[in-house]
Amino acid sequence: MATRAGAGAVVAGAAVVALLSAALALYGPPLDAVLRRAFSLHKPHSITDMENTLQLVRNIIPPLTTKKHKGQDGRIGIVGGCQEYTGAPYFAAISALKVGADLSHVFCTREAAPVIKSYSPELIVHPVLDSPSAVRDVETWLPRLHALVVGPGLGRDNVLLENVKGILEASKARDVPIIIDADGLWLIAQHPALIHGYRKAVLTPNHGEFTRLSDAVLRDLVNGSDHREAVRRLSQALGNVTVVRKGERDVMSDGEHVLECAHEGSSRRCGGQGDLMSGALGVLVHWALHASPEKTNGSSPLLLAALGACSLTRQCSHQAFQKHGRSTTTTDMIAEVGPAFRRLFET
Ligand SMILES: NC(=O)C1=CN([C@@H]2O[C@H](COP(=O)(O)OP(=O)(O)OC[C@H]3O[C@@H](n4cnc5c(N)ncnc54)[C@H](OP(=O)(O)O)[C@@H]3O)[C@@H](O)[C@H]2O)[C@@H](O)CC1
Ligand SMILES: Nc1ncnc2c1ncn2[C@@H]1O[C@H](COP(=O)(O)OP(=O)(O)OP(=O)(O)O)[C@@H](O)[C@H]1O
Ligand SMILES: [Mg+2]
Repeated sequence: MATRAGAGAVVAGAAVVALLSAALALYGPPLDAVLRRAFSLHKPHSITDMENTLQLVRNIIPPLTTKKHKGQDGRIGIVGGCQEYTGAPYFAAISALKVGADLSHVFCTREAAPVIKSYSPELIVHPVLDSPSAVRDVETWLPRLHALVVGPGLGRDNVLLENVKGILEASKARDVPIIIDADGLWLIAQHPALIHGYRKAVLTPNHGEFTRLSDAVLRDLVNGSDHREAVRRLSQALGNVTVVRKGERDVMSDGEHVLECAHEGSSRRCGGQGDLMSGALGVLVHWALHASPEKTNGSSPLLLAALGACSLTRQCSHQAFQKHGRSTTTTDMIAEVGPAFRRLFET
């Protein structure tokens, strides 16, 4: 997949998308065939491939209508937020809202709660994560949640991690989609069985987290430079949970298919960009799993959601960097979520 060259290419790309979308709808091959052709292992990619696949992502986005009630477009829960880290769960939760979720809940420790609340009146904050009744407290909300993002700003305190184990088990029992990031991945590296084979799970490791997971789960080493094969193998070893390895290129796999996202982002590597991505992914996973089969046409909804979240995060980074350069922070990227979403998916 090639990188966009600039604003001109974006406009040209949008025109290509419009034409392709009409062509795909009328005469195109099954969407899954498009996906396989564009992103099958070891094939060169083109801007057209990228645009074809983004078109699949567009298909899962629910229409904005006056016929829906509050909550239908997404009630997302974030599990994280402790004494050290309050920014990460905030970034994930506000990003979910900015992408289009209706309600965003944060389940954090007692002392983190007032801090996170003070960042934004839009978030619903539950100070329960260090309570002896944490699992029951979160479980009460699970029937009302469409996806759970576990890990941003969670920290590695053993009491919290024990509670998160219980929350993961309760979420699986209720078939709630789970995105696992940051310290949630630390927990999975210690206890891979917690997520093994759960087909509604997406793991979003950065470079270090990916290495830690691979060391914990894979018996024999994969050639370190072959990211696509490494991600596919890790997904398989975890029972085909979807794995998204973030980096210069984002590589994602369900153990069978492999997609790559090299959409133009920026050279700014400030903390929090992964948190934005995980919150966005929470919403897109919900939308993808609720899209009718004709919309996804047999393609993996979780891979489409992952590609959408990666492209969106990188587009936010690109736009924010154009305005702020070296001083770009994640807050600047969050301000770009709306315009970036429109540019990628609604033009
Ligand atoms: N504002 C907030 O509240 C934020 C809070 N956050 C929260 O912080 C918690 C810990 O998360 P974390 O990502 O800092 O993780 P951790 O596993 O300790 O890794 C640290 C070490 O790994 C390495 N390393 C990392 N990436 C690498 C790469 N691409 N390529 C190569 N190396 C890489 C790197 O090693 P070094 O450069 O030091 O050698 C680094 O020191 C978690 O809860 C998270 O959500 C963040 O979300 C940010 C915003
Ligand atoms: N070298 C890179 N070039 C371009 N984009 C990158 C690069 N590395 C990461 N990204 C993008 O930044 C986003 C966050 O990835 P990153 O590896 O920074 O996550 P993280 O370390 O978990 O972030 P956080 O600080 O939120 O924990 C991803 O969507 C990815 O596409
Ligand atoms: Mg992270």
